Amino acid sequence: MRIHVVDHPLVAHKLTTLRDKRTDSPTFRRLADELVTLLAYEATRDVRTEQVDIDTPVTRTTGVKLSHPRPLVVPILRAGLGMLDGMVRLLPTAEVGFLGMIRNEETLEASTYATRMPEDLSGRQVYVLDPMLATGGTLVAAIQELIKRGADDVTAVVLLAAPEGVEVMERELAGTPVTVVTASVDERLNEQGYIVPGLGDAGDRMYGTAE
Ligand SMILES: O=P(O)(O)OC[C@H]1O[C@H](OP(=O)(O)OP(=O)(O)O)[C@H](O)[C@@H]1O
Ligand SMILES: O=c1cc[nH]c(=O)[nH]1
Ligand SMILES: [Mg+2]
Repeated sequence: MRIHVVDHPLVAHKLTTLRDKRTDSPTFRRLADELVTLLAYEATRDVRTEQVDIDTPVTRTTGVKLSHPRPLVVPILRAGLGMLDGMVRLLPTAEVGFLGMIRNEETLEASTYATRMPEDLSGRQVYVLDPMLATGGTLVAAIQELIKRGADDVTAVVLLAAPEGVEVMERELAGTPVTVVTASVDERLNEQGYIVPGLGDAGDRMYGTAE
């Protein structure tokens, strides 16, 4: 597994406002969307392309287009849904699959409540979207499912990661073709499994469900 922390002043700036507890849900959604677009630029650096010949108004030339089979983008519901638009804006021809997963607040174990993806992902590049990589339970289970279905290149785009979760992914996904692209690897996890300093509960902040 490879990890890539995107080091860019615009990313750091948007992330700081996202972390701020005074940021309201509409602003949180907008910033998450903008941040994904910046991370997606890095995450798609190795997206597969094929050569095409085209005619410009001046002459015939050679360029590239995204190759087939098309990349698959998989947001992990609920919070990952807030990252989908930003990603498909850069990859408009991508196919979209869905994984609904929830982490038990006490045991911190992830479970899957919805799956809508192609059965066969052989030869597909897959981009998984989830804002938070905390204990790693959710992403490890999601990526294992993608690899079981034949995905041969998986990139997870996350806004924030905890070092503990990165370690779990490195251990559980050793030897698999997985890359994690994130805006930050934070300090640690707290006793409740929240990322510190983090940004709180991403789903609640995105959808206004915090009290
Ligand atoms: O790395 P982990 O310890 O598994 O935690 C990360 C997961 O927790 C959050 O989801 P949550 O269960 O709150 O669901 P939600 O997106 O519906 O709010 C977050 O969006 C990740 O999916
Ligand atoms: O800090 C955290 C950890 C898991 N899920 C979140 O939404 N936030
Ligand atoms: Mg949540």
